[in-house]
Amino acid sequence: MSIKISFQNVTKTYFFAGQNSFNALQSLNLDIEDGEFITVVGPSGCGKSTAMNIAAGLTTPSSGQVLVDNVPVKGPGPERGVIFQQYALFPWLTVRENVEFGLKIARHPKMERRRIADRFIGLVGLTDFADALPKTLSGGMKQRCAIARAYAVNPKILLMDEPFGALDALTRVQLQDQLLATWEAERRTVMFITHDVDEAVYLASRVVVMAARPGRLHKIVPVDLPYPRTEEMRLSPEFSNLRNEVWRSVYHPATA
Ligand SMILES: Nc1ncnc2c1ncn2[C@@H]1O[C@H](COP(=O)(O)OP(=O)(O)OP(=O)(O)O)[C@@H](O)[C@H]1O
Repeated sequence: MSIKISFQNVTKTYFFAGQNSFNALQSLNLDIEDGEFITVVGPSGCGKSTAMNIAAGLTTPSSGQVLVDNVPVKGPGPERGVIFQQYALFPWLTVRENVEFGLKIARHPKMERRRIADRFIGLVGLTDFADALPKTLSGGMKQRCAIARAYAVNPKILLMDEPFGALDALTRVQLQDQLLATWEAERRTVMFITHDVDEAVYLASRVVVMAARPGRLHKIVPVDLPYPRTEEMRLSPEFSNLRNEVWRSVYHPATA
């Protein structure tokens, strides 16, 4: 397996008035393999979003670098799709037009745009709503649309910052399964931030646990459950052990 994303000694320090400074992220070293699904958990303020924003090219590190395919990240790029908690859809465009948007910018011919968009709209279960405007959709449906739009432009990497954070528990579970089904079909590399320990274990092949003050890598927990993940697995003793291990690492880092 080749390394897709490599955090190399990445530090982010914020400076404030006077001479105060704050280490949001300290010396993060992390390699993410091509096609891997990793989740990132940790207490509020431990630098999860900072790390992801640096990989997305939205924030510059104070020192160190992130490599994508061995090339240093200098800014955002089409090979990295970013999905935030707030689904940033264009309100005046339909679901299909939203999903087609990036393809239009990339000058894909009309028929091809439609074919690609309809495929991903189908994968996220929105076929019946392809002509609907975002304001007529529920939060979960909007987020499905945002995922379809991110996938449609074929980014090799998906950076997802608490994408299901605003959703109710049932929708969340459904979207986790849909995301995994799409990931298994496409095998993009995924870095997924969450506060939900169950979600972190259910989705990932490795859970990256971070600690705060300063923000840093605390522990990596491998998840040796096979894919596809199933509802039954959530109830298994193996899942429960992993969840407990991640939970202890997040909330009692001194002892786990
Ligand atoms: N632009 C900024 N200026 C100053 N401090 C910042 C800035 N952005 C983030 N920080 C600080 O850096 C630290 C890490 O923030 P970050 O958003 O990466 O944490 P997080 O782990 O994603 O938190 P949460 O889980 O609450 O979203 C926080 O203490 C935050 O206050």
